[in-house]
Amino acid sequence: MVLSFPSPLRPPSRLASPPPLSLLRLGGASLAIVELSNSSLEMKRAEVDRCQIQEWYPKFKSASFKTRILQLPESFVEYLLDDFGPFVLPASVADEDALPNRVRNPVDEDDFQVSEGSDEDESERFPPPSFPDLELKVRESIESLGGAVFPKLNWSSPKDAAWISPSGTLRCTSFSEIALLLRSSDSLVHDLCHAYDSCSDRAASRPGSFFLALRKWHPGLRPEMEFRCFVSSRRLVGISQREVTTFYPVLLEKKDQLQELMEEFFEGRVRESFESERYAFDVYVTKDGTVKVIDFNTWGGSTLPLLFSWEELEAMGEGMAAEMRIVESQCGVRPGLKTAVPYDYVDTAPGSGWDHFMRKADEELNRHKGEPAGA
Ligand SMILES: Nc1ncnc2c1ncn2[C@@H]1O[C@H](COP(=O)(O)OP(=O)(O)OP(=O)(O)O)[C@@H](O)[C@H]1O
Repeated sequence: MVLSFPSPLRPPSRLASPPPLSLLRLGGASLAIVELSNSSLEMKRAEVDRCQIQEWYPKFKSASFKTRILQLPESFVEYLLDDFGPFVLPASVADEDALPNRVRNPVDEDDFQVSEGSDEDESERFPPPSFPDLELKVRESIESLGGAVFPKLNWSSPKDAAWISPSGTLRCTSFSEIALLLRSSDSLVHDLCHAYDSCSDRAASRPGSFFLALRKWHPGLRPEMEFRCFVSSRRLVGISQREVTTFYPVLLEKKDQLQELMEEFFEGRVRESFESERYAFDVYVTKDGTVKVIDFNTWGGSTLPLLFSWEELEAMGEGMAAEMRIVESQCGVRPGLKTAVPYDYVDTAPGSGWDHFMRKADEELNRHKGEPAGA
C-alpha cells in the first residue's frame, strides 16, 4: 500500500502555529509523541534576543564558522511572509541561476498538473519580485566565503526545507537557491512570527529587523562531533550528543576527553562573554580538538533538551559537576526529536493533507480487511 503526502508547499498553513504533536494511530502502528517546544519555561525577551546570530557572532567570530550577516529589507521579509500569493522566486539580476523562477503552488497531487494559460500570462499576472541590492550583497558574500554557504535568519536555518534543494542539503551557491529554501521553510516562520511566544515580557511578535546570515559551507561535518551544552546560573550543567538518533561507538571511547574540551571552552571563552544566566549552545569539535560554536539557543522555548529533559536540567543544582550524555548503545537511540520536519508531518488540521492521508489510509485498510489473509 503506497500512501503519499501532498507537497508541503501549501502556503496557508505556514504561518499558523504548529499544533503540538499527539499520538496518532494508523492501522495499529503509532507515531511518536513529540513535544516540539517547552513553553512552560518562561524567558525574557532579552534572553531570546541574545541568541540571534547578529548579536552573538561578533563576540564569537574567532571561535565560530566564518559568517557574513546582511540586514534584510522589509520588502524581502514581506516576500517571505507572503503565504497567499503564488510561489514565485525573485527575478535575478543575472540569468545565470539554474533554478526556474517560479515553482507552482500545489495544494494536492492534482495541482501538479499544468494549469491553463501560458507562462507569459502567468508572468504578467504575478510578476516576480526583485531585490537587486540584496542579491548583489549576497553574491559578494558567497564569493568571499569560498563559493558556497549555509543560510539562516536571526535564529534558525531553513533545515526543514533541505529536501527541496537539488543536493538535499542547505548548501547554497546563489541567491535563488537561498530564496527557495527560505521561502519553503516552516522552521523560519518561528523566527518571522513566533520568536517571542514564550516571553513573559513580550511587547511585539517580531524583532525590529531581520538578518540573513551566510555561513561558509563546511562539507563533511561529522554529526557525532556536534554537542549541545546547557548552562544554568552561568554554570555548565549538561552536555548532550546533538544527533540522538544514532549510536556512535567512538563517543564511548572519547567521552571524557570531549567533555574536558567543552568544559575548558565554556570556562575560557563563553561564560564571561555570553550575558544570559541560562541558555544552551551548540558546538562542533574538530579533528584537532578545537571547539567551534555553531549556535546559541534559549533555555526552553523551541530548544530541544535532547538526551535530557528540561525537568532534569532545571534540577541540576549548585555544586554538581556537569553531566555529559551520549547514546551508549544501539538500544539507546532516540526517535528523531527534530524541529526540522516538514510542516505536513505535524499539521493535522482540516485541509492539511493529513485528513486526506487518513481518509485514504482508512479506505485502504477497509479494503484490505475484506481480503483473505496473506493475499
Ligand atoms: N556552515 C555550515 N556548513 C555546513 N553545515 C552546517 C553549517 N552550519 C551548521 N551546519 C549544520 O546544520 C545544523 C543546524 O545548524 P544551526 O544550529 O545553525 O541551525 P538551527 O536552525 O539553529 O538548528 P537547531 O534549531 O536545530 O539548533 C548543524 O547542527 C550542522 O550540522
